[in-house]
Amino acid sequence: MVSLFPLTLTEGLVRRRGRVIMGPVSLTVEGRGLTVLMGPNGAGKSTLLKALHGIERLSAGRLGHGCPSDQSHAAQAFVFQTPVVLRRSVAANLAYPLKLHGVGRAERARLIEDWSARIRLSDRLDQPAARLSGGERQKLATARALIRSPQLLFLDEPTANLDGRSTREIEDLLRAARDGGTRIVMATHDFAQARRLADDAWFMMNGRIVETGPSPQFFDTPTRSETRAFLRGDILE
Ligand SMILES: Nc1ncnc2c1ncn2[C@@H]1O[C@H](COP(=O)(O)OP(=O)(O)OP(=O)(O)O)[C@@H](O)[C@H]1O
Repeated sequence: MVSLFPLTLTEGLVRRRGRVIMGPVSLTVEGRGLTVLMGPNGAGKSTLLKALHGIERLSAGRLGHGCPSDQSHAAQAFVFQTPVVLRRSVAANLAYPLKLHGVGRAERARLIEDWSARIRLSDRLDQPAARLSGGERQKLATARALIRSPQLLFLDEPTANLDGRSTREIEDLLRAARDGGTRIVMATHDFAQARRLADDAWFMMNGRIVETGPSPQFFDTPTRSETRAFLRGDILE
C-alpha cells in the first residue's frame, strides 16, 4: 500500500460564524510514533484533529498527502470522544470497516476473533453494541478503528470518563498499534496519560500551535511560558 505520509497542513485555518476557531496552523505529520495534543478547553484541538483527518472544511490553507486522496482516506481512522457504535451486534461493528474495504469472509472472522479477545468482548459478540457500557463502547470503537491496521489514527479524548482499568486497556491497544507502525495523534486532557504515551507533544491555545517538542523534554522543560503555566495547572485566559 502507498504511504499517505507526509501529511502536511499548510496555513490551515477554520473560520466559523465569522470567528477564527483554528489557525493558521502549518505542520507535517510523518513516520512513526504517538503525538499527544494538549491545550485548554476550546483551544481548537478537536477542530485541528478533524482538519488533519480531512473532515473539517478549511476556510483557508491546504491539506496534502503523499498519495491520492481516496487512498489517503482509506489509510486512516478517527475515534471520536463519544464513540459512535452502529445499532448492530459487537461482531457487526468490528466487521463493518472490513466489509467496506473488501476483506474476505475468512480473514474477517479471524480478525474479529482476534480483536474481540484483545478488548475482552469475545463472549459478547452477538449482543447489540448499544448495550455496552461507556468503557466497552470506547474499546470497541478503538478496536474497530485499528482492525484494518491504519497508517494513521486520530483519537479525541479516547479515555475521558473511563475508569483506570478501561483506560489502561485502551492505552495498551494504542501502544501496541504504535509499536506495530500506526502513526497516532491524540488529544487528551489527562497529563499523566500524556506523559505515559507521548513520543512527542503539541500544545495548542487560541486556535494556534504554541509549542511542540519530544517527550519528556516537552513536559519537563517546556520553552514557552504558556506551556509551563498550562502544565502547572494554571488557568489560561
Ligand atoms: N461549528 C462551529 N461553529 C462555531 N463555533 C465552533 C464550531 N465548532 C467549534 N466551535 C468553537 O471553536 C472552538 C474550538 O473548539 P474545539 O472543539 O476544536 O476545541 P477543543 O480544544 O477540542 O476543546 P475541548 O478541550 O473543550 O474539547 C470552541 O470555542 C468552539 O466553541
